[in-house]
Amino acid sequence: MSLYPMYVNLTDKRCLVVGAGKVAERKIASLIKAAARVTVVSPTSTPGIQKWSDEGSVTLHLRTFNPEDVHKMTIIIAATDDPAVNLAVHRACQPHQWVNIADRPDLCSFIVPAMVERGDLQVAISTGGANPGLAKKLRRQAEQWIGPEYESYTQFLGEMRQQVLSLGLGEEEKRIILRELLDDRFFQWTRTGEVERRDREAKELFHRHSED
Ligand SMILES: C[C@@]1(CC(=O)O)C2=NC(=C\c3[nH]c(c(CCC(=O)O)c3CC(=O)O)Cc3[nH]c(c(CC(=O)O)c3CCC(=O)O)/C=C3\N/C(=C\2)[C@@H](CCC(=O)O)[C@]3(C)CC(=O)O)/[C@H]1CCC(=O)O
Ligand SMILES: NC(=O)c1ccc[n+]([C@@H]2O[C@H](COP(=O)([O-])OP(=O)(O)OC[C@H]3O[C@@H](n4cnc5c(N)ncnc54)[C@H](O)[C@@H]3O)[C@@H](O)[C@H]2O)c1
Repeated sequence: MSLYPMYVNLTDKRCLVVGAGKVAERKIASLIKAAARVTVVSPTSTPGIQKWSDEGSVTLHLRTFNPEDVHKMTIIIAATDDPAVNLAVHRACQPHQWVNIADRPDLCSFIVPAMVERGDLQVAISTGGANPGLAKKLRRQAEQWIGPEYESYTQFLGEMRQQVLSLGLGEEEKRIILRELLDDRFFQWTRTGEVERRDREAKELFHRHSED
């Protein structure tokens, strides 16, 4: 089956995570980063999840799952070590809810990819559940060639693009400038920290084309 890849805005969306072990901790970390409103239900918890609870980043209920816990939740993740409980979580959900059952890919209405994260640049890698270890391996390899400098490079290109769009240029000029900004020299100046040179060259590029 071919899955539809989608980046979703989870800001303030209610998300339930059932279980608070190793797998849950990984999923919760990305939900917090996405500014979701996270509730965790589990009789025991990792120290990391406990800390998030103490800081107010998640609401942690130290008890076993109850089917009513899924009410009003947009996203539900079941990551307990008890297959019967994970199945009960799936049964409690409505068809319109987005559900991830950690030990039952066949019951998931969404799965979580491996991610290379560089600020606004997010590269997702998925094997559709065929082999999550391969997704992780490729993520590690991709991190070698999509280095940390891509965070500021993406930010630079984002700001430049906004400027180009605000100049009121014709389609052809816009296209030429945007293509030129993607030339490798702007990446190299970012990588080597020559940002003044980079910004100056970008400004000159704008001038050249807006005067035409
Ligand atoms: C990518 C990543 C994202 C994340 O979790 O954040 C992720 N799994 C990761 C790691 C990982 N998972 C497992 C191992 C041990 C090696 C192995 O078994 O292969 C390792 C490696 C490790 O831990 O080192 C075991 C495992 N995983 C699933 C099952 C159930 C089953 O297959 O039946 C079992 C067997 C459990 C058992 O033993 O019973 C199921 C799923 N895991 C997925 C995602 C979804 C498919 C993603 C895809 O293929 O695209 C899916 C379907 C559902 C979901 O979880 O969304 C994350 C890497 C993050 C990173 O480091 O970059
Ligand atoms: N999808 C993935 O990426 C992936 C990867 C590895 C393992 N798994 C699966 O995920 C499961 C969880 O793995 P783990 O390493 O996090 O296990 P774990 O033992 O670290 O954590 C299990 C958690 O479930 C909680 N729990 C148990 N019964 C509960 C109940 N009735 N209600 C609520 N919480 C309950 C426990 O208190 C604990 O916090 C494994 O059994 C495995 O099948 C999935």
